[in-house]
Amino acid sequence: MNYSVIVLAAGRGSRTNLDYNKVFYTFENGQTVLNKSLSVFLSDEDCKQVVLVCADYEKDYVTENYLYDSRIQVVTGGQTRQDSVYNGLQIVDQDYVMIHDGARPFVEKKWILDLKHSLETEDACLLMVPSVDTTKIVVDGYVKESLERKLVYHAQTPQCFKTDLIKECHQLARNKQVQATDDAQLVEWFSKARVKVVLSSFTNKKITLPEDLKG
Ligand SMILES: Nc1ccn([C@@H]2O[C@H](COP(=O)(O)OP(=O)(O)OP(=O)(O)O)[C@@H](O)[C@H]2O)c(=O)n1
Ligand SMILES: C[C@](O)(CO)[C@H](O)COP(=O)(O)O
Repeated sequence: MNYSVIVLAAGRGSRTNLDYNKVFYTFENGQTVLNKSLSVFLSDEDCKQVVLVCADYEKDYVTENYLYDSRIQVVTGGQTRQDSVYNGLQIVDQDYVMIHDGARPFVEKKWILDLKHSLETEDACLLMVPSVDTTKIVVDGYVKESLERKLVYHAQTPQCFKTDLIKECHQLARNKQVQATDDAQLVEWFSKARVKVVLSSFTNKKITLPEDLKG
């Protein structure tokens, strides 16, 4: 199953408290977070296009350091994650697209295979992991209600879609000026397509806080 991947690197990484974008943080083996996030896709011959979305002020740096595979194309991101995905989608040239946080470097090949397998029968799928904690809705500092734990899952990336479907959902979100915190949510809001869950693990964490960089 051929696909394009959009790898998002246009955030600021402010919550990691580094004085630079966390996707350029270098692990002990010399690879950056972004190198590692890209590598699983670059090692897959079904991945025909890599749309690397970066901030305008980092575009020269990214062009100099990350165009090490002919499939990689650089696109300027936007104000929000959703804007960055929208910009990336404009040049996607395959019928299926995976959308991945550049800040999620621990994604594994086995999950990419599972996602591709799902796309053979589904229009949308994403990696998720069941909650191990009890989660509650909190309003103004007080618990409103508890959620039934076995129904609660954590959304990760990659999130994968038929390209036409996710482009249409992103366009509708832009027209209506609404923001979601992931791409699958836009399919929930603007389409009747079902979003298939592909199980992963908490090891596929997003680098968000300083402690996430400790290994
Ligand atoms: N305008 C934005 C905002 C985020 N992202 C990307 O979306 C992913 C997930 O976002 P998040 O973890 O929130 O990254 P940052 O926005 O960089 O972090 P922070 O909110 O701490 O500043 C990251 O790979 C980030 O680079 C992006 O491409 N464009
Ligand atoms: C898309 C995502 O990684 C799924 O967990 C997450 O929602 C991104 O959120 P952030 O606020 O941009 O970190």
